[in-house]
Amino acid sequence: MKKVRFFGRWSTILAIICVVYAILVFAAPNQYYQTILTLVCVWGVLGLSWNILSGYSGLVSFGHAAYFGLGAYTVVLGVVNFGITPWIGIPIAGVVGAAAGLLIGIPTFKLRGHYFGLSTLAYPLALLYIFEWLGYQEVAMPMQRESPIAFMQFDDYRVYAFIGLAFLVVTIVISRMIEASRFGMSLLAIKQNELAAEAAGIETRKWKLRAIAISGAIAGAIGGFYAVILLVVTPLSVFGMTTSAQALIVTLFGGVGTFWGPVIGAAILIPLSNTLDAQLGHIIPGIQGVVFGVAIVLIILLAPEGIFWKIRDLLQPRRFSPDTDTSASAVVAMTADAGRFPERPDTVAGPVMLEVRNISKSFGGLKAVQDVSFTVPQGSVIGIIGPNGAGKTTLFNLLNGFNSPTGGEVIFDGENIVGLQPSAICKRGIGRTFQVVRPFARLSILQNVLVGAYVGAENDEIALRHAHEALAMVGLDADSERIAGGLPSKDQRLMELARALAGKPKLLLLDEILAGLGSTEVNEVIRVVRKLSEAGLTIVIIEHTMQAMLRLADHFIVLDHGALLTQGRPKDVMRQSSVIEAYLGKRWRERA
Ligand SMILES: Nc1ncnc2c1ncn2[C@@H]1O[C@H](COP(=O)(O)OP(=O)(O)OP(=O)(O)O)[C@@H](O)[C@H]1O
Repeated sequence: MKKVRFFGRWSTILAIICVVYAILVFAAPNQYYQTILTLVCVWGVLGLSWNILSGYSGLVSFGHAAYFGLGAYTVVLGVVNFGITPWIGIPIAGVVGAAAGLLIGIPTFKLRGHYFGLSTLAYPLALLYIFEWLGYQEVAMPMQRESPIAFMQFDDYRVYAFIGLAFLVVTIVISRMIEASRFGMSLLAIKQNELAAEAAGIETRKWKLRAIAISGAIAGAIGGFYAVILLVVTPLSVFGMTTSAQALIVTLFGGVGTFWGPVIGAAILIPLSNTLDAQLGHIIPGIQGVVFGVAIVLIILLAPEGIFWKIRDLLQPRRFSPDTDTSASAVVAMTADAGRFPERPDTVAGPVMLEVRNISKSFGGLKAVQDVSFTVPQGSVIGIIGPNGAGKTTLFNLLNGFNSPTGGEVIFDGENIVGLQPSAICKRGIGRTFQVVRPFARLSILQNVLVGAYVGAENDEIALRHAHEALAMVGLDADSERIAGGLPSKDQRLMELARALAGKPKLLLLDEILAGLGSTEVNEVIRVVRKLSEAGLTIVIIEHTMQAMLRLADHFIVLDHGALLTQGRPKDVMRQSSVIEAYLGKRWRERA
């Protein structure tokens, strides 16, 4: 089994970067260039902090200046008012940044997409005015002539450069630990499809709060260090829009979603903008802003994902292995199998696993599900049928917690699960797939399935084992490294099924898993589902294709206009005139 190696090529590259940086520091002719090297680390660290929240989870923050500025003021006011050395002030600034992250995250995570990003703009702006109003327009770091080292005041500017490097290395290691763990994988899943991540058992809110706390802590600490270099802190210099923009731009330029991105971005843009400012600043005031503006335009035009990804794609183009099921022999073999499925046995009568009691859901005046009750015995395959708009998917959404019912109860394993989060319901053993597949498109098949495995695994190694087992069950193990976004429909459906299976569910909800598949592919997926059922898994399935449903389910539940029309053995149900009428209209009932 392939294990994720923590130390590898990346640590060698990091060591090389440190050596090159040290050579540059010693080669730098004066304090000015040593300070530029220090600033590369400062903005690299702030970019990394932004990347931990926004790069991995996709929740774009325009407000990282809030944590940075709070950190800077914590350190400078600590020295001025309480004589606290920055050696202690900087860790305190980290704690302040983490607390600010949580305070901002708790209300702001209620918003999604652009609304989240826009709302983050408000925080540094508000803090800027608050600090001005408090009279902290210009707070200078007092000179400590007696104990300069205790107050981080060095004559040799190379010391600052190396402290900056230490910050950068620690932040890269933290980022790498996040990337290589379930934390990073959960954030990536949230970025690509938050609802699917939640349904796969990822506690999305918990991970987002952890990310913003860590991100805020790093931004606060590096803001504190910036105050030490800057010597004078003003609201505009730390809470200003350019601070947040600089963190964002170095990351976008270097590459989002990888810890190398902010390092590359800062290493290029910071020396460039500072040197141009020194050379041309008197002729073109604000040239630094121009550099960042041009950088963003160039990156949008030439490498929208950033330099890192562009170079990586040039060095190792993303490969897609050919479809496994399109060869003529495979098609012939599958066709030969068609129609060989025996009929399901009579209704399974095991102990009740799920009991739905009088459940209802209204959207405004529309009663999408009305007073529906049924039970799901352990080991059974229950088919939910009904015409378009009958309320089938809404019923699934009520079972897995996407929607909360307007009335009724859902008893799973003796517990009423109404009101629980989808991730909590998944944790209790209900897995699901979606009518419209929700892959994590940029992740590999294995990573997609791994995201679903965390919920039922104590550690990452067990999760990896569960993911491989699930892939083997659906027959995708050989393709596990393929990227999900380019897969044909059948493989996407099977991958989603594997993702649900990897969490070791007791009950599986399959929402139109055969939709959009050709007849040979339908047979293959049916075979997989039947194998799962024979292995003892309890399944509830929504499906429009009646032929497939007859092969799969041992009990039918028929919905019409949100209400339970009838239920029973498939053959009996299919003979009922009310069912024929609901499906095909009155004309057909008369003919039947
Ligand atoms: N979030 C929502 N807001 C408002 N109305 C909704 C919402 N979700 C579903 N509905 C409505 O509820 C009714 C039932 O929809 P649902 O998707 O559950 O039906 P379905 O049986 O799964 O249909 P199909 O077979 O076409 O997928 C439909 O009239 C639909 O328009």
